[in-house]
Amino acid sequence: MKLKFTKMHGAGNDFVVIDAINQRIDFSPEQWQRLADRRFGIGADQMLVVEKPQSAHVDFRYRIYNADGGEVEQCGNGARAFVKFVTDKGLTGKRAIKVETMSGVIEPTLEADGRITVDMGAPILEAARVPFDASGLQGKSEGGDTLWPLDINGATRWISAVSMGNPHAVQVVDDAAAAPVHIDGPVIERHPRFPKRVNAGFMQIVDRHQINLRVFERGAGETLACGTGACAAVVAGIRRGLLDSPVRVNTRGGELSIGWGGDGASVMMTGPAVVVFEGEIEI
Ligand SMILES: N[C@@H](CCC[C@H](N)C(=O)O)C(=O)O
Repeated sequence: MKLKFTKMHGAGNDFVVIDAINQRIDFSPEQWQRLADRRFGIGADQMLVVEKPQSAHVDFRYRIYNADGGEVEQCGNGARAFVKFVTDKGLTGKRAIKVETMSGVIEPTLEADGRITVDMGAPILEAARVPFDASGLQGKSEGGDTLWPLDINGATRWISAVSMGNPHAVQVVDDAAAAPVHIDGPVIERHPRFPKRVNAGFMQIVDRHQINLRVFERGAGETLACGTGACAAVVAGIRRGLLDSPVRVNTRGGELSIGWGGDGASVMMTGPAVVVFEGEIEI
């Protein structure tokens, strides 16, 4: 079949966005991998699928596939691309929409300056629900957070376990640019204490309102930005007493702004969404 798609990015985290309201989509993990392949396909960190909602009170259903072909619960940068896509394609006339994901409803809003703000919902901080297996581990308290020791390549790394619908392990590093993202990232991603694998964040505190962040993403490797990773890092930094809201998150692909009012509050993420090109591919 010939598949129509739009190539987009949010701060350099790139996506193939597919309208599955007007096209029939039923791909195997191998077909998703092929679309994501940067040599044999289009190339993307994630594929985003726009579907009709399954319940009455929302506007769309948003499905997310990592470059490795696995379907996942949430994608923050993708949520902004999703809004731009449904708006540009005339699939909605609303500026604020409700979108159902595998991990609940998120509420993105198109701002007057073209940026998009997404209410990402409240973070999940209970280890078992991240999910993170903390059994038998001795955590240490820092501010209002509990840090967990992980043995990574022979060193102990202290991480915060946070879910933004999808799982994140966030650690503080002195210098994000020099952090061993490609050496430790794959080991953290598949650490046995994270039964669903995990996205590994390396956060450098610049000041109380600014961080530099790199994320080795589950199922995609290091990306130029990770929206949920930015939310999880800011939540961890605020809980540890290192940051105050709002926080500017500098990623290798651009900048995001993250606001969080503390436990129980929604995380608000603002950033760009850009169309790169439109195309058609035989799949
Ligand atoms: N790039 C994303 C996150 C995509 C999913 C992630 N790799 C996972 O497996 O949970 C973002 O912007 O949040």
